[in-house]
Amino acid sequence: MQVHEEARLVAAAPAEAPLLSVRDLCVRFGGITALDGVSFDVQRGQVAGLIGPNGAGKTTLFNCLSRLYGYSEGRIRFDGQPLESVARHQVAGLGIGRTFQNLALFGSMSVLDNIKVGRHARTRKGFLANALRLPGVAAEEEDSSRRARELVRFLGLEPVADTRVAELPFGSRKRVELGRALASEPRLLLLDEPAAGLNHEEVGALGTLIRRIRDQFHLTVLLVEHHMGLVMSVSDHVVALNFGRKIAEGTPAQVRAHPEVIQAYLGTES
Ligand SMILES: Nc1ncnc2c1ncn2[C@@H]1O[C@H](COP(=O)(O)OP(=O)(O)OP(=O)(O)O)[C@@H](O)[C@H]1O
Repeated sequence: MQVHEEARLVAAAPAEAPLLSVRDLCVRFGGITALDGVSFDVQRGQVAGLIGPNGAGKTTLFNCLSRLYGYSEGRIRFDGQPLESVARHQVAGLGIGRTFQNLALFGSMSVLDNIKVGRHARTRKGFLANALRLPGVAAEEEDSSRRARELVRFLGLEPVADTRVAELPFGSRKRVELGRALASEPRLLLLDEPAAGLNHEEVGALGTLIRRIRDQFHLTVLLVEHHMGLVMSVSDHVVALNFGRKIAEGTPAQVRAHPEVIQAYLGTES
């Protein structure tokens, strides 16, 4: 290989491999193609937004990343590791945390206990060790409580730490879910429509919070969101889907101005 060609290849190589790499992903449900050859990368430390009209395939993609859905074609690599080799119950331990479109909290449990549930991916002692109170269990439990309390404070939930989640207003419950996802110490945080159901003020605060989370916990965020104002203000990179295909990606400004994106949203609220 000629020296100048080598130099060109080195210059073209990214400084660091992407944290998440999705290639040619296809998912079919009977006759419906929910994802049709979707490829994109999420770089480390990015807030990446995934947008698209209803039925575009966003949640399906999230479900593939959480291993809730299998895929017929394509591959996903997380930090270089093929996700296909990871069982569903190992996803959180690998470093992928998520929140759900419809909150998945334990209403009768306190805020603190809900957040502590998220720690299980980081605890090493099994059910038997816990039942028998073997050495190390108490220390691990203490560590989980301390970390959960730190998150409660970080999320401004201290005044309601011991309140049952069912008694909280919707916006606070969404924060609890965020806390539970953060408790697993993810390297990639998947947020499924975090702004849904929030009022204008809460959405503004959420944008600031997402960036604070990224900076403070040094993680990468992939966000599915219909609230265009939030996605465009908080994301470094945006991927747009429509009918299961990627129609655009780039900076928020590039995606917002893309003709296919404008066409996809024509007549829908944006
Ligand atoms: N479990 C399933 N079984 C059958 N079809 C499904 C299933 N999940 C999704 N689909 C279909 O796949 C397509 C993509 O749906 P998906 O929920 O991923 O879209 P979305 O972009 O998340 O939409 P929304 O913004 O409304 O949540 C839709 O046509 C949907 O009906």
